[in-house]
Amino acid sequence: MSPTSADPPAAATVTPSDSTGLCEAALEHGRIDGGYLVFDDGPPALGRALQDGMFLVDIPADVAVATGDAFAEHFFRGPTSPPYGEFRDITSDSFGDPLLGFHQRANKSEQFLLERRFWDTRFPDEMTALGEAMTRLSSHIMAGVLAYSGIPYDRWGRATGDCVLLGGTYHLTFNHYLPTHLDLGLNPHQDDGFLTILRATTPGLEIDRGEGTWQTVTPPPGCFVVNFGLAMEILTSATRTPATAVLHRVSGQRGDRFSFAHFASVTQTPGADSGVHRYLPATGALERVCTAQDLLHSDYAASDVATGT
Ligand SMILES: O=C(O)CCC(=O)C(=O)O
Ligand SMILES: [Fe+2]
Repeated sequence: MSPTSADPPAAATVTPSDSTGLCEAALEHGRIDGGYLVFDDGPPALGRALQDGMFLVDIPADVAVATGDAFAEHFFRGPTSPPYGEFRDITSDSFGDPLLGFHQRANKSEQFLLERRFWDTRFPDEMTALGEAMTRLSSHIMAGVLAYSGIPYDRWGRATGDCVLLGGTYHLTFNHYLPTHLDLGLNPHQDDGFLTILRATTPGLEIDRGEGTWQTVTPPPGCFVVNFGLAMEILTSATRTPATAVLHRVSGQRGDRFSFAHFASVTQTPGADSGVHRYLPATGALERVCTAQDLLHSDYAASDVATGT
């Protein structure tokens, strides 16, 4: 999970705040067919997607995306706005985790974040179903990446803290960006997990294409944006097709903007962090690099939810 804005890493060059005039990123476009991640342009398109750190994927029929859109447009409105407005009053206090629940970020955005272990009890059924369908989608995408990266099937569980096997840690996050005079709605950051599946129908998402060049990402309505996080970058870093944990941000908004995302990470329930590993193709070994918590609190992915900055 990497729900929030981090301070820009020192090495990153940020273009002027007014992002009009940026080019639209040309991204690969895949879909799930019979449980497999496929690309019209053939398997090398996945190699390019890994390098880009981001690609588009068709929204599968079992993902009720309209339910997520409705939640994203209502969770912040308060209890007088059923059926989802009451989620504004559900804060981190009731979870024992400062990141979860409703948060406001310095008058520029509002967020609701919920980990999978609470979906059953806190979400209405249709929202739990949405989360589970997105978890299955994340598993299909991750399986495609692991196979393409040459990681043997018998290593998949350990390599991903069971994430590819539906046994990782998953979060759903919902964002409401307010109209603001501020430069950025969400500061440049890398997500910390393996991959993020993002629904964003309003323009505003931008990615770093290297050397200080930012490009806009405006997915067609039938597509999710998938981006790779630090755990995937580390896992694949010694393979022939390393993934990029792409730096991304959201521009300052003139009107309301809504988005939602599903984060897939290694198991990191309290007291059980299965660790982040690097696959070493020469020996077939998995080298333990750090914990998932280390990534969450790294300079690049650090969350500012708790401080509201
Ligand atoms: O709202 C968006 O388009 C991006 C959100 C994001 O990057 C995140 O929640 O990590
Ligand atoms: Fe992100």
